[in-house]
Amino acid sequence: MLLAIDCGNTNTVFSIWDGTSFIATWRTATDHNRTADQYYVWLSTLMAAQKIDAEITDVIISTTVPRVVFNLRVLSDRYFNTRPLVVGKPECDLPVDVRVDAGTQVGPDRLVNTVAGYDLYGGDLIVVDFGTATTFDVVAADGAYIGGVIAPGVNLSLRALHEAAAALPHVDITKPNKVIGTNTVECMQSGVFWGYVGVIREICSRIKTERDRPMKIIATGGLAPLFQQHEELFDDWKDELTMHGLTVIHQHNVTKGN
Ligand SMILES: Nc1ncnc2c1ncn2[C@@H]1O[C@H](COP(=O)(O)OP(=O)(O)O)[C@@H](O)[C@H]1O
Ligand SMILES: CC(C)(COP(=O)(O)O)[C@@H](O)C(=O)NCCC(=O)O
Ligand SMILES: [K+]
Repeated sequence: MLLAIDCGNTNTVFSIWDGTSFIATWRTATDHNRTADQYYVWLSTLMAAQKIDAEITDVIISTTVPRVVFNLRVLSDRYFNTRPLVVGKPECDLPVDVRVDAGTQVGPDRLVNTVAGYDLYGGDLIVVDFGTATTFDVVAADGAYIGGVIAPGVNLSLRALHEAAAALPHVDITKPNKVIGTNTVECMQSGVFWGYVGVIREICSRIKTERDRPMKIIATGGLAPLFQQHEELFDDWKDELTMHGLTVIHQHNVTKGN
């Protein structure tokens, strides 16, 4: 079975893929100091608790935090006796082209989302991923990643307000019922929520104008449903989009004999 690891700047998600479906998914806070042994104790405890008797034969990793790769590689070598595929490394082939400025390092999560989006929806897509940062990945008609947009993440924006202004508390994002807040918390939530609705609309509309063609907007990440319930901002929303992309890239490399 395949162990797919999607490491973001905030959380690291582990999923086990049996070839047809994900039989388990676990999430831990990203910490580049965590050793291979620590990962394994955590993973094997959860597997035992849920009575998951999976023999991991393959590992694929996508990470936006380069420093975690070493320990995840050791995890794979030591405990699963397999060399992991690491998205973005030369030995990991992608089924799509990447058309960006020479020397640019695209976040592996964005490449994985591109592959997943193209596999599920075809080309001419905008993939919006609500992570630590909010990324907009533009996918061409042939599936190529051709660039995009990076905006500050929703929670990052709220945290920035709290950290920079003495009188602003830490608040969680929610959908305010009205725009005009009548207390500090409502005012902050309104600024970030409605501001973000504007960010999503404006960026997607400008991308479509720049590309001069109809495009589907696909969203992923835990906060996508919060924005979707406001009104139709996205054509579809898929929770496990990045994980799906990892299985597609893994299969592509198996087929190529990598
Ligand atoms: N369902 C959710 N509701 C509220 N906040 C969420 C939800 N899912 C994720 N978040 C928050 O969104 C931010 C980004 O999380 P995540 O998608 O794990 O980021 P990354 O992929 O960059 O690690 C974090 O602050 C996380 O706590
Ligand atoms: C933009 C990101 C920080 C998003 O990461 P995340 O929020 O998923 O942790 C990541 O994709 C990244 O570090 N990208 C490198 C620059 C680029 O993609 O152009
Ligand atoms: K992400």
